[in-house]
Parts: sequence; structure tokens; C-alpha cells
Amino acid sequence: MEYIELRISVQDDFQELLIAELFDLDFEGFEQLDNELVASIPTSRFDDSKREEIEKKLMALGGESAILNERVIPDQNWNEAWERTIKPQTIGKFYVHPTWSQSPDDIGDKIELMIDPKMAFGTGYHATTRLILEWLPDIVDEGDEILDAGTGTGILAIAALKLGATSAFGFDVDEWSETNAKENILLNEVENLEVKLGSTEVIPEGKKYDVILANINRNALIDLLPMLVPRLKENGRILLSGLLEDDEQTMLKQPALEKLNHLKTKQLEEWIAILLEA
Ligand SMILES: C[S@@+](CC[C@H](N)C(=O)[O-])C[C@H]1O[C@@H](n2cnc3c(N)ncnc32)[C@H](O)[C@@H]1O
Repeated sequence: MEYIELRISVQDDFQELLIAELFDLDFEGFEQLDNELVASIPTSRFDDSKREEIEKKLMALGGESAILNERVIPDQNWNEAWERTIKPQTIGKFYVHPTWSQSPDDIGDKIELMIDPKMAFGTGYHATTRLILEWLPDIVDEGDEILDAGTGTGILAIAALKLGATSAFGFDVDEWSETNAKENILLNEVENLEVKLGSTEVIPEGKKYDVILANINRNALIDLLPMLVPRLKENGRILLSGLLEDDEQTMLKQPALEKLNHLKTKQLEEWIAILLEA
């Protein structure tokens, strides 16, 4: 897949806000530099109207923010770019690292997650993924069956299986995710994780789940909830992430969530995740 990379001048104080807005516009990769942000999006999801929308958002931030440069990044450069920026990290109970940085001999009681991200979202670096990884041990029980909507690298489904879930099904509309999640399944030697390219239409017919993980973004979640919620078992839990603080009330008012109990909302930086129970 080919990507468009935008280099944007933006003061450090406004970078998180801009990342959140670009994320809602389907941007996937972000690199924060000194008063600059580099953001990337698949070429197929970028057009003049998105560029105009970004320019409007930048104007609203103040006169100094602007798109400095726009360039096309061909496929083959991505791994190299990622390899420079991805470092091992501890997130809650997990030690997350790529294959090119070996796990130290002693990671104590941490659970190892080996994730080679390539271009799929889910390095564990984004706050929305970290938020779920930190919370996951409290949500997943032994024997649970998991549905991972927008699986990206497969990191959340793999983590859930390592916590004792018996099986997981992940889906993603991004073809890189399908390939990459499958690679990460092999790396982590997890069994019973099936990944498919597509959206809710690829969920096995009639199947219901104990836990649904959905780290996508507000607009996609609003569209997908009517298809996801009926896939919850009785007392099943759904965790919605990829949301900003201000999205909480909009989400909780969604008709598809009407019959669910809101258990808890957690926040990390400006991002929130909402847990509900059927
Ligand atoms: C924020 S990433 C999350 C990746 C991973 N689950 C994580 O937590 O790190 C969202 C993923 O959802 C996928 N996605 C976006 N819209 C979707 C849709 N309508 N159906 C399925 N996947 C979608 C994107 O391709 C992307 O890989």
C-alpha cells in the first residue's frame, strides 16, 4: 500500500490535539518532532477534501500551523522507518517489543508480546492501545471467547489469549493488518486466533462472544455498534476505544448501547475507553 506523508508545523502544545483530529480522518502513523508533526495515511484514503479539512483545522490552531510538505511514500520504505522508531516497552502486565529488539533474559512476571508492526496500527505506542492493554487483565477471564474489531497488528487479541482467553476472532478492513496480524500470531505462538480481512460481515455467522474489543474511532464505532452489540453473550462485555474525552456522552447515547450497563470509563492522556456489559 502506498502512503501520503504530511509534514505539518504545529506547536508542541497542540500536537496531541491535532493527532486526535487526524486520527478521526483515518491517519494512521504519527511522528512527533520539535514543533512539527509527521502524519501518514494510505493514499487511497486521502483526497483534496481531506487536505482542505486539515488546512481549516490548522487555521483554527493559529497562524503558525501549516502543511510544510506532502510526499508519497512507496511500500518498501515502511519497515525501515518503523525499525528506527519502535522501542521495547512495558505496558501494564505486558512487555511489548519488536523482533529486531530481543526481549531481555529476565522480564520478571511480565507477559511477552512480540509485535512486528510493519504498517498496521497497534505497536502498543498509541495511547488507545496502551489504555486497553493496561485494562485487559481486569476484563478478560480464563476461557473467554474474544472478538477483536479493527485488529491492526492483532496485539489486543494476542494479549487476550495470553491472559487465558480460549479463542479470538479479529477482523480489519486494512489488508496490511490481515497479513501483519497473521505474522504476529506466528511470532507469539498463540493458537485459536483467526484473522480476516473485512468488517463486521466477516464475523462467523451466529457466533457470540464474551468480550468484544473495539479500538477504532468514534465515527467507525457508531457505524459498527449495531452489528457488534448483538454479538455479545449474556453478561458479555464490550470495550470501546479510540475515543476522545468529549466523545463519551455521544457514545453512551447510541441506541445500540441502550440496553447495556455502563461499567466504567478510563482515561489516558486525552483518550478514553468505555466498558459496557450486556
Ligand atoms: C486504532 S487501530 C487499532 C489497532 C489495534 N486493535 C490496536 O488496538 O492497536 C484501528 C484499526 O481499525 C481498522 N478499521 C477502521 N475501520 C474499520 C471498519 N469499519 N471495520 C474493521 N476495521 C476497521 C483500521 O484499519 C485499523 O487497523
